[in-house]
Amino acid sequence: MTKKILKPARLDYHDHSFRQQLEHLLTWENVSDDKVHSTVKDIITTVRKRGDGALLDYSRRFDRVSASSMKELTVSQQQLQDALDAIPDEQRKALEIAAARIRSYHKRQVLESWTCKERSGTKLGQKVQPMDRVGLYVPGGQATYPSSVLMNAIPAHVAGVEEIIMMVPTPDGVINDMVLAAAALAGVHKVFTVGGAQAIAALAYGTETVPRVDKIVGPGNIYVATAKREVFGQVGIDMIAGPSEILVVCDGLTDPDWIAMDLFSQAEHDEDAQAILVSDDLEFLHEVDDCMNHLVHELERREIIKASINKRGALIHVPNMKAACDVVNHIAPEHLELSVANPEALLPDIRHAGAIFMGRHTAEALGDYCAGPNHVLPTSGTARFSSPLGVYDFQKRSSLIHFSDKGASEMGKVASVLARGESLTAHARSAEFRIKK
Ligand SMILES: NC(=O)c1ccc[n+]([C@@H]2O[C@H](COP(=O)([O-])OP(=O)(O)OC[C@H]3O[C@@H](n4cnc5c(N)ncnc54)[C@H](O)[C@@H]3O)[C@@H](O)[C@H]2O)c1
Ligand SMILES: N[C@H](CO)Cc1c[nH]c[nH+]1
Ligand SMILES: [Zn+2]
Repeated sequence: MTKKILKPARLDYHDHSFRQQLEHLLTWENVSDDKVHSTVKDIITTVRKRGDGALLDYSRRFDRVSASSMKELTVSQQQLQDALDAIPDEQRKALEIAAARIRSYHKRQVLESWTCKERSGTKLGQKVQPMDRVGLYVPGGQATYPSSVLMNAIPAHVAGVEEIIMMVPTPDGVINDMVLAAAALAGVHKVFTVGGAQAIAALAYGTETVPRVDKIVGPGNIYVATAKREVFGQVGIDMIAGPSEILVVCDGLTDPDWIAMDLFSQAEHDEDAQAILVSDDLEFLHEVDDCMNHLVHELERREIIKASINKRGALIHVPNMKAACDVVNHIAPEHLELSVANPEALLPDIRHAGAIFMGRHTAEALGDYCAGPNHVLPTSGTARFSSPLGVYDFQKRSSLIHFSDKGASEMGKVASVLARGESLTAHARSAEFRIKK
């Protein structure tokens, strides 16, 4: 009998304090406490003041990288290409297949400019353009993420962004070849091996070496997420993509080992990651609990899984699938697996989820790498108002307005009345000048 080291919370939909218990389980925001805020604020202020010098100091302190100049934290195009040539064929092929699928999915997202003409000859429209320069954050503290390079860079490339700058930490100075190879494949223009809040500050404000960008995208830990929130306004950001989450809804008929491993697939990312199973079959919840406690011993990252499951994991019993959907919508998870016989039937009731994985064979892990849709997704309930990272995040829109003399005369009268109603006389007179006598 192996030792039971995982103790996910047990919740019951009918319990009178169910909502309270659920809220307690979901409070990652509380982890983003005042201490993290003040650390991040300090880092941002210091990077603004001291530029490259601060990046070198923080890399030494947080990532144990002792570089004496930014040149050592800059990866050349040649190094990217060398890494692509150096990785084993099997890895290169897998990266190429994933990249092709991600590119083909994202090409469907491109927003096009449009114009329309009114009877007066007035033309209205929307001009869609790519951003000039964007910053991609690729996490690298506890794991390396070549897949995140593809997920961030390919949509930017498809949008037509002119300059794509990537920041990635290299703890202990260890550079992952697959990360660099992915950057080469995805067409990243500049790579700096800097991570954390200091990387976000450098992208937002620029340093002697790191150019200031227009928008920062990509996931990261609590320091990265807090820094992105802090610099928003100075630059655009995509969303707050924090610790990974998975919510599985299962009817009790999927192999419990599969479900246990699906939960682990996200729990292994981070001690703050969240894995939750919802089922209307109480016996099945017990079975998955047993499988988890059995399988966890086989995994290298069992300590991270243990922390994540014991702190934030849960097995939730619901009376039926309607209640399961209610729980899903309340949580608004990053990833939702509908491990049921007929996932299509549940879809109309699902309102909030970053990505929805349908059917027993659709492991969330496939979406992390090669299904095609983006794996940078809103976390912490922000799927209520945010969407997956996409080409649209790298495009911006300008309105086009071209009045004919007839149209200007007609609308001048309307504008004049509204402007005078606001007591803005210059507005009114500007419009009235165009009214035909
Ligand atoms: N939502 C998504 O799409 C997605 C995708 C991949 C990964 N993730 C998540 O991204 C996160 C990656 O986190 P990570 O830690 O592995 O890498 P990371 O790159 O986000 O963070 C590493 C950096 O954190 C900084 N840091 C660490 N401890 C610090 C401290 N005490 N004070 C100040 N700064 C400190 C360091 O500068 C370090 O470079 C995980 O939570 C993972 O679940 C999310
Ligand atoms: N599950 C992560 C997003 O939350 C993405 C990822 C990258 N590699 C493996 N998983
Ligand atoms: Zn993952």
